This record gives sequence, structure tokens and C-alpha cells, in this order.
Amino acid sequence: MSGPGGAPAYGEIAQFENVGLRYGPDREVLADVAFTLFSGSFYFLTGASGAGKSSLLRMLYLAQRPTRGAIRLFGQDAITLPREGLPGLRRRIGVVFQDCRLVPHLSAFDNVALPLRVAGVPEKDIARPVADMLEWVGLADRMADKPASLSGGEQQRVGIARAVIGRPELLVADEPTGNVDPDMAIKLLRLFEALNRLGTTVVVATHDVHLLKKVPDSLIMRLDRGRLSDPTGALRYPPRRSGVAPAGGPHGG
Ligand SMILES: Nc1ncnc2c1ncn2[C@@H]1O[C@H](COP(=O)(O)OP(=O)(O)OP(=O)(O)O)[C@@H](O)[C@H]1O
Repeated sequence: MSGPGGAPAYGEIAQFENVGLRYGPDREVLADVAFTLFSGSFYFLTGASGAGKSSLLRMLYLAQRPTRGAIRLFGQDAITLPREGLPGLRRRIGVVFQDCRLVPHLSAFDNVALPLRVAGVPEKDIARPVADMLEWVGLADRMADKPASLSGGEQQRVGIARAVIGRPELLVADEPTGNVDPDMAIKLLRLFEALNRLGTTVVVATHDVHLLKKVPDSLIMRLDRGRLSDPTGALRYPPRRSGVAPAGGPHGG
């Protein structure tokens, strides 16, 4: 639903309607996927390996087009948007990958600075925010280090810093805790929660059901063989605010 002039109503960040995805002539990997992401919420996308989580996220961060259906992002039709409009939408989305995808020959500092440099931010305006961001993820003393000399958890924190340095409105993380131990997984989740408290809408895909309980106010989207289900009412209702569940509402009981 959109307000006047195409502005998103009710704080809607993204909407999928009847989205289907097929790779080649095979069966549909995703079928009739429909949901709305509401601004400021924390979502988990869960489901077994092969359920289609990465595929759904790729469509959300505009790296994959659906075979059918409608996708709106930030109030704009992402399917019919002219090519030149895509980078503008993509800049509003930060992405964290399981395998970090850091540039190996660049230091932690330069990896985090990369999105700012690509966006043409003047060099004088880069050092401070990058240093602040690396401090925020607990790596102030590792700025000059290359990815190979960092642990998996440290690399992932550089990846998170890089994803959020441009202050995206939506952060999408695909199995961000897949390569780290349980303690580090919780620490990474705390970073996502902190970002969420600052207003960023967060979507974390994980097959680890233990993680879901670690973020009390999170909303859960579950994929099962390409179909999405809705155990918390996450897909239909605007989320509760300030941790208070409406009586009898989707989060009540
Ligand atoms: N580029 C591709 N070409 C063909 N098939 C693909 C492609 N990407 C994914 N698939 C298939 O689509 C299905 C869903 O894959 P996807 O990676 O989205 O699932 P997932 O839930 O993220 O799995 P995992 O948790 O193991 O990463 C799988 O059967 C996979 O083999």
C-alpha cells in the first residue's frame, strides 16, 4: 500500500506479492511468496538448507529478478524500475554474507571505506566514520590488518561495518553466523540488534533455530520447500512497538 506520490505508507520498506522464482526449466524454487517488511523491525528468515532463503534475499537486495510477481522497495516498483534507478535503491540496502566477501588485498580500514569511495565521498570525509565504525564493531586496533590475518568473527565484523558504513535503511544478512562459534554468533546478533535500535530494518537468514530466541522482539519468516509461512504474524501486520504486544494481536498470547 502506498501513500500519495508513491511514498510508502505505514513505514513499509519492502513488499513481495505472489513472487515466484525458477532457475532454468526446473521446478519453482520459490512459489507465491508474499510479505511486507515494516520499517524498524527485526526479522529472521529461517528454513532448512535449500529452502530458498538465499534466493529470497537475493531478490530483496536486487541481485536476482523474480520469475513472476511484484516487488516494491522503499515505495518503488523494483521490477519495472529503469536500470539506472537500481544503484540508488541498492545504496539503501546493506548486505552481509556468510563468507564475508572482503577484498583480500585491502586492509580492514580500506574494506570498510570501499562503499564510501565508490559513492565518491571525498577522502577527507572518510577516515573518521570508518574509524568510528571499526571501533563500534570492536576492531579499532585491527584497522591496518588484511582479512587473512583476522579470525572468522573479526572478518565478519569488518563485513558488517562495511555493510552499514553507508547508513542503509535495510540490512540484509545471509547466514552471517554460519562460520563463527556460538559465542561470536551471539556477539554478531547483538551488533544487528544495536543497529536495529538505531532504526535500521534488519533481516537475518539463518537455519539455526537457537538464534531465533536470542532476539526477543524479532519476527519470524519461515521457508519450507519454497513456501513462506508466518509463525509470528510477521508477514501481514505492522509490528508492535516498544515491546508491548497488542492483546489478541499476532504477537499476543
Ligand atoms: N543460481 C542457481 N542456479 C540453479 N539453482 C539454484 C541456484 N541458486 C540456488 N539454486 C537452488 O535453489 C534452491 C534454494 O537454494 P538457496 O541457496 O536459495 O537455499 P537456502 O535456503 O539459502 O539454502 P542454504 O541454507 O543451504 O544456503 C536449492 O535447491 C538450490 O540448489
